[in-house]
Amino acid sequence: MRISVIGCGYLGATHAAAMAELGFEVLGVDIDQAKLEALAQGSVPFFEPGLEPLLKTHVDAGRLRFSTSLAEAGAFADVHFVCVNTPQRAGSQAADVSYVDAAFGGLAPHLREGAVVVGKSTVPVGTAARLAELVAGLAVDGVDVAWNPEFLREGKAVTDTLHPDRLVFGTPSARVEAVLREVYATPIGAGTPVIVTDLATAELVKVSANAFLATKISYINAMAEVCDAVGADVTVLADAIGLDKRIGRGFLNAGLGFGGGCLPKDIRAFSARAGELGVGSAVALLREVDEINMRQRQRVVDMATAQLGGSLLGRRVAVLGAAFKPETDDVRDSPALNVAAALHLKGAQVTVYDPVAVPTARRMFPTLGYASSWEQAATGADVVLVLTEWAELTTLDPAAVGAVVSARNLVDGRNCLDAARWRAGGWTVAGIGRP
Ligand SMILES: NC(=O)C1=CN([C@@H]2O[C@H](COP(=O)(O)OP(=O)(O)OC[C@H]3O[C@@H](n4cnc5c(N)ncnc54)[C@H](O)[C@@H]3O)[C@@H](O)[C@H]2O)C=CC1
Ligand SMILES: O=C(O)[C@H]1O[C@H](OP(=O)(O)OP(=O)(O)OC[C@H]2O[C@@H](n3ccc(=O)[nH]c3=O)[C@H](O)[C@@H]2O)[C@H](O)[C@@H](O)[C@@H]1O
Repeated sequence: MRISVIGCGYLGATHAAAMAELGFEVLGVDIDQAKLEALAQGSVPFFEPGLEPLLKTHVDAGRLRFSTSLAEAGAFADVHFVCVNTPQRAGSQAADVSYVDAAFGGLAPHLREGAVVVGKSTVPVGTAARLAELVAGLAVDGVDVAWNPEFLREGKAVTDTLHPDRLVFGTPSARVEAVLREVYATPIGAGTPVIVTDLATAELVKVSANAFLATKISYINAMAEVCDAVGADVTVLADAIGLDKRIGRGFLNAGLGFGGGCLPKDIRAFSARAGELGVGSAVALLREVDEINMRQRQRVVDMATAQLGGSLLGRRVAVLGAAFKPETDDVRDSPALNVAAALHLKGAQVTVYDPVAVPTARRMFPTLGYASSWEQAATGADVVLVLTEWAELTTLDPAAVGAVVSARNLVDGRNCLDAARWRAGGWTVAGIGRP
């Protein structure tokens, strides 16, 4: 069996390397020539721990190749995984599925008899059935569409792909189920729960999982606001409720909230799609989840402003952390960068440092100042904000930072620092939902 992976970004590049690791011959296809050139050299054009050695091994072995040609993919592979982007549509809450449509439409005329096209992108429910109709109209026989949503996390993409919590196969037939079971036979399939279902349920499993995770985060951030009102501690509260096995401690870290290329756009797309289906009110809570989430960014801006006595004009601000979470250089919808940009707009002189995400941040917000070390960013700062919980930042020494700043004001936007230790070092510390 030979496999193509169409769209070689965060998801597709990882999936292609993982499929090669499983022993398949793999062709990765993308429209971004520069990205493909890097991948073809065994070099990952973004930061993802553990991916580069895997990619390089299989590129060097000749098991994994890259191309811009969908015609080549059609001729080469029996199974095609579509991993293209589905961003928020400009001026709308809905998902832009035009890249998925272009990938399916471009591949369709080149498909071989019996090929299976497997969607992995996150799409509005109903997309797979629509694409299945397109494929059913092809001259070539026996082509099928399946949906196999992906649950990997950036920063843990390789482990999550090779050791997933579960596999979900949305399939139209026993034949397609058998093909997917063969793809994932070993070692991924060994012991991993497999849910076999219809196309629509598979699409919905993905968006409802992300919506649930987003809801957990906004729930704890709502509790943090209440904690702030009474001087209670949301981290203790999260530990205590998290010990209840029905609740669980995961995704209960209060702070700046969720960002990235997925949770924010996925809950908005889900709301928009539910509205189209006439069941918008069923997921009305997701609008509140989004609002609570976006409010965290403003709360952090307000905390920094308050620490500087109400005005940011001309004040020096160090923002430590730019990525939407640690272990990635992804700055899509990054809460940290949003806060940095808002402080800049209020007249502050903002300098951003991130262990890996400065280049991606600079591309998105070229007018902010950037530093190549925390020390450079913090030198002369009137307030320091820690907004992404990289290990390098959570282990900072209060005395070492204190030695370079002009004033010891700290905003811990991720509740990731030992506030007592910083206070003992003479710092004024503001956290989220912590006394
Ligand atoms: N990034 C993640 O952690 C995860 C992403 N997803 C979903 O996977 C999909 C992809 O996400 P990312 O990899 O983050 O996006 P990305 O933007 O990093 O990668 C998408 C790639 O598709 C390429 N592309 C676009 N149109 C194409 C076409 N017609 N033919 C060939 N290539 C094309 C782009 O050039 C880009 O390299 C989205 O639907 C996302 O919601 C799902 C699970 C995890
Ligand atoms: O569909 C996707 O693309 C992926 O989206 C998320 O993965 P990811 O975006 O990589 O990152 P997460 O680890 O989920 O974190 C998302 C955001 O929530 C924030 N977060 C997370 C946990 C928490 O307790 N509190 C919190 O604010 C993080 O800082 C980050 O900004 C899901 O966890 C994956 O299962 C899913 O496959």
